[in-house]
Amino acid sequence: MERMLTGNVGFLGAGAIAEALIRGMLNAGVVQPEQVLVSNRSDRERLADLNRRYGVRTAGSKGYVVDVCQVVVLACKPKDVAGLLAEVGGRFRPGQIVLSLAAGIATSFIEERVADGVMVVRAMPNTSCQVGESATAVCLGRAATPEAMRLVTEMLASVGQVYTVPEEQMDAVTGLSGSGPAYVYYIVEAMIEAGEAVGLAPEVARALTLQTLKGAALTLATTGADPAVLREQVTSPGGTTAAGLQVLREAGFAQALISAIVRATERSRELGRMPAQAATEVGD
Ligand SMILES: NC(=O)C1=CN([C@@H]2O[C@H](COP(=O)(O)OP(=O)(O)OC[C@H]3O[C@@H](n4cnc5c(N)ncnc54)[C@H](O)[C@@H]3O)[C@@H](O)[C@H]2O)C=CC1
Ligand SMILES: O=C(O)[C@@H]1CCC=N1
Repeated sequence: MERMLTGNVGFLGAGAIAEALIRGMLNAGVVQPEQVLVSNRSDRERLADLNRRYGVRTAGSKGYVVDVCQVVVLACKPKDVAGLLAEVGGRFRPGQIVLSLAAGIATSFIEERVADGVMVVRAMPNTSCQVGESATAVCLGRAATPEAMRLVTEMLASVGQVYTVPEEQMDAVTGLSGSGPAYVYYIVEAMIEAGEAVGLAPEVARALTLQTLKGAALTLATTGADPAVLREQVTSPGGTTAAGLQVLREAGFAQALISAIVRATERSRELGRMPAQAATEVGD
């Protein structure tokens, strides 16, 4: 199919998720380095570093990024979106696409700060963009056309799987899959620590944990089997797994994970309800 993303893609915000997305899109070949323009609040060294490592262009002026890009990605923290749009929102033109990654920030919040006809698309990827395996959800703002959706999907599908959801579900997506890699890494950290505690060398504990994670994820994906069924296959009656799982049940592990995702979802809602107040709560 003919490529739709022929113009420049600009980033307002050059942090973790901007880098993951840039890296993934470049690896996939959906954009060329010279099509990517990156800006941030003030950290010039960070921009120089991205230029060195990926060959992308950098800009000191955010207004310039808005002026020359077909798609502008909002990749700053939710609390910074209002200030950023107060600065450059007036420079967006009808037909341009704003792709917002900011947790909790509604498309209407952005639409109120740019000209009518600017097409806002909200997405929640995760950092697995960098290896082409993001779980990404998107929803469209009111001016966004099917054409805009196709273009954004071309970008996001190059870095993982894309699912369209109603906007009211974006906070839940954020709590589950936006934050999700962190929960998995947290479990991996604990498994490696445990491996060492039971006598393995650190590098062996790490290698076995990673391969276990990869094998389990691939088994889930390729068999399509219910995770509970796969868990039962591991659990020999009276065996080691049953003993381990019993400890997890007694510790309330599943409930803790559920509570974490519920709380992260709520936090996404909070960030969207009060971007200004969130600034004083979170700090920088
Ligand atoms: N890190 C993640 O896994 C994910 C993050 N997100 C969202 O992406 C956004 C960025 O998150 P991270 O990359 O983790 O944050 P980060 O703290 O690593 O990066 C934030 C970037 O925004 C820049 N920035 C702040 N104010 C600015 C302004 N006024 N103008 C231009 N740039 C400005 C900072 O200089 C920095 O480069 C957040 O809204 C977050 O909700 C979405 C999905 C996943
Ligand atoms: O922690 C955060 O707020 C962002 C949104 C999803 C992942 N990271």
